[in-house]
Amino acid sequence: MLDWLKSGFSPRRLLVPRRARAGDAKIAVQRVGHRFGNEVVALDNVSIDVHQGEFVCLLGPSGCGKTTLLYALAGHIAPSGGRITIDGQEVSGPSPERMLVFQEPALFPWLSVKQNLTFPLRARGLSRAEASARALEFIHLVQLDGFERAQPHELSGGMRMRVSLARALAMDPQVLLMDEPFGALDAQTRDQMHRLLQRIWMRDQKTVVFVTHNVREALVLGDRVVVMAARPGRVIHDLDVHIPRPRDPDDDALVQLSRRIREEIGSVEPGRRDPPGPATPPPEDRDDRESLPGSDRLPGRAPGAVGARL
Ligand SMILES: Nc1ncnc2c1ncn2[C@@H]1O[C@H](COP(=O)(O)OP(=O)(O)OP(=O)(O)O)[C@@H](O)[C@H]1O
Repeated sequence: MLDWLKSGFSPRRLLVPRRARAGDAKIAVQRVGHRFGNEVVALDNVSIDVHQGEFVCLLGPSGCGKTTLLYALAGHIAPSGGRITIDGQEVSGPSPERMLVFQEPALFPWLSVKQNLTFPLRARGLSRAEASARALEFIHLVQLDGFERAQPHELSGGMRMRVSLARALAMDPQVLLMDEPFGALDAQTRDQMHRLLQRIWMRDQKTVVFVTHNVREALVLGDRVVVMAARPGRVIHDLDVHIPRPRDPDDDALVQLSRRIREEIGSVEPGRRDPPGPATPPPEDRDDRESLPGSDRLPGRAPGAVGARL
């Protein structure tokens, strides 16, 4: 337990230990473990319930198994142990009901913005007119009106991410799985994406599982923050966030909470790295002070790249 939640720290009621919810969970992760080969225990006995419409942030340092868990939810990884169900059905492979959004928006470079949205909609059986109308609706939702005919290379990183988000949302998945989607964006664009995603989530109340190692991002977006630790990857805290929405990342209480979480988790995190080698200065617009210790995710780094250093 985070001790200061029980102490006199004033914003403590904004972050409370998870209270059990009535009703069946939409996503039930039950005692899930996963090994890569004989050496790496990526997940150890992880159990989490996610209810319909919850926005859950999986927060933890690099290598704690966030991405492994997300891919298991997506059905891209079959866990070595335990069980994952969605609406009571065991996850046994990928499904269009579970859309993954990555840090690098995987857009078709030869298609326009609108075609990037209509292509998968047509593949799902929508008529040309239906796909077109739906694409335009979601392009509007992510505020890209006027860019329908633009190609991905003509867009900024933030705009490409908005296309990727629109494409995922247009498919109307039951669950949105997001793997550090804003990790490669500059701070200002990331704040814009946070506002946009909050607005969309407040409108649609999709069930979202969002992976991040950025504490402030987790507090800005999450209804709930599940904190994980590494070696082996496991859940160490499950917290409900009661900060009213829309949330301001510069809100005093949020900033204080963020600092307290970083301090506390930094002091207990057994996966914390030994002193790093020569540091590569982060780009000025990335505030790495918001991240947990050991979080050295770089844009585009593939999951698993940490293993070699364990
Ligand atoms: N394909 C793989 N083969 C071997 N080991 C892997 C593989 N993928 C992940 N791992 C290892 O499993 C552990 C968990 O990795 P994972 O990518 O899930 O962590 P993470 O918390 O998402 O980290 P990051 O924030 O850096 O992406 C790490 O030790 C990682 O090196």
